[in-house]
Amino acid sequence: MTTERVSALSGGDAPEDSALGYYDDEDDLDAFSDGELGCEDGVLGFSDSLSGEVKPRILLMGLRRSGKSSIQKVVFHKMSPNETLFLESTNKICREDVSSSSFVSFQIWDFPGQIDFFDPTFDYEMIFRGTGALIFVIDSQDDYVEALSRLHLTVTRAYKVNPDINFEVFIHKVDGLSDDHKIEKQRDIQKRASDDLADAGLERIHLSFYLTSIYDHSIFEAFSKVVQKLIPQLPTLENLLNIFISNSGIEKAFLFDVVSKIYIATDSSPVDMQTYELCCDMIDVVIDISCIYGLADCEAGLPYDKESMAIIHLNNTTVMYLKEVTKFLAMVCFVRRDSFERKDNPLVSGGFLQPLCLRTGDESWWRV
Ligand SMILES: Nc1nc2c(ncn2[C@@H]2O[C@H](COP(=O)(O)OP(=O)(O)OP(=O)(O)O)[C@@H](O)[C@H]2O)c(=O)[nH]1
Repeated sequence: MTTERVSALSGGDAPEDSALGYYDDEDDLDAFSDGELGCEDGVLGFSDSLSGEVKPRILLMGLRRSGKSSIQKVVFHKMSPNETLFLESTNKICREDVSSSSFVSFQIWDFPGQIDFFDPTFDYEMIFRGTGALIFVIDSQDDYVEALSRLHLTVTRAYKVNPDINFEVFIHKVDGLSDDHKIEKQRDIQKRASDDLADAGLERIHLSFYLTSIYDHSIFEAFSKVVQKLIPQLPTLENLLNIFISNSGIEKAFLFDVVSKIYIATDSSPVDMQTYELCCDMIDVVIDISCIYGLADCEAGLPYDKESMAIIHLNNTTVMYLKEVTKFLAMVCFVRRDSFERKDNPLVSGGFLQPLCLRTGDESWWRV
């Protein structure tokens, strides 16, 4: 893989990002410099008041040591997986705001392992009422019988309070398993969980399953899918990306949140893990190089901006193209080299100097 260019090319008259209502607060950008997300961490007691809060809530639940806090730290705090070995057990609900863009704006609540639904000070009704997704983490390297009964109890309680919750099951720590073993575990866990629901007459509750590990990109991909389900504009975004690729000779396009490397939308062609990993690597390269070379001496902590873009030629005739869309979003595309070099390709024929603009249904503009 050769990095051709990571450079500053500013764009013509395209409308400003704010048209889509993205956060304009400069402070948010400190996220890049300190490795944090500009989030506000908080520890809640079970009975803390939550009035006035509007962001969708993602709950991380599961038995002790299943990996909940590690997932949150790796995905949203850039903690290296090895460092999670030293995380202390969570003994209160930890709440964190993730507000890197208007599409990726939610709260994550990390629960202590054993929450007691019968504890009168634990107002689970209030918690589930405002929840968009409940992620239940099961340690695949451990015996999961107890985890499955906890999953059943949690899901049935939550469903009673709020049937609109998306139930997401992370079969976690699969890094220790062979491919065959992974599939076998998934099948077994899926079957037992569905049987438990069927026995309780609750077949209508849908559980989605993901094989995850913090030691590879699977945790980012799974989180991407969880987050995408909470984005009301997703069908519009997918549609726009479909139109975009069909008019530009691009094979695959992703819209990424560069801070978390969650992809918030892609066109309707299938996503394979390798493609996703390449996108994450490219974002890392762009941010790393921008940190070193992209800032003037006097500037501090803004390694990603309107001028961020990069082209990487892979050694298999594919070209990767990254371009800033908003302060926190990047378009990452895969295009064949011959299409990329065609004179009429919008990415080439003045595309850098006169950015391609897409008009969205709500009359706002995207500059690509
Ligand atoms: N092999 C492997 N270990 C993991 C993975 N994710 C987390 N771990 C390890 O699992 C252990 C427990 O992780 P935590 O994140 O503290 O688990 P938790 O669910 O938050 O635990 P509580 O706070 O006690 O509820 C740590 O030693 C992590 O390093 C993974 O994907 N693979």
